[in-house]
Amino acid sequence: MLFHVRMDVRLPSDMDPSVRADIVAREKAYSQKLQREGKWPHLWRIVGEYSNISIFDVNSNDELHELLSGLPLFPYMDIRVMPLATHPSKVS
Ligand SMILES: O=C(O)CC1=CCC(=O)O1
Repeated sequence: MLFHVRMDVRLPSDMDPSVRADIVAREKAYSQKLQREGKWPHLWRIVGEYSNISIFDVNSNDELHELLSGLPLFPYMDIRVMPLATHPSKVS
């Protein structure tokens, strides 16, 4: 099952820089593990924003929720999920 996910990062401006660096480093390691496993096949930066567009390839809504809620940045992000279905005009 494919999901389009938009993540807008909203880190507090007064967050301690070392805490921020630790969360961002853990986020990178977590996302790269999922990318290597094929669960997170696309990760794109939105130009000019601290936001990304991602595609997740998972087995269920529950699995996606588990992966997203495990993101180290999860408490600091607004996340919007769009489930994707096959378009009838798609050439296969
Ligand atoms: O920087 C972001 O968009 C948040 C993020 C998701 C995966 C990652 O490594 O950073």
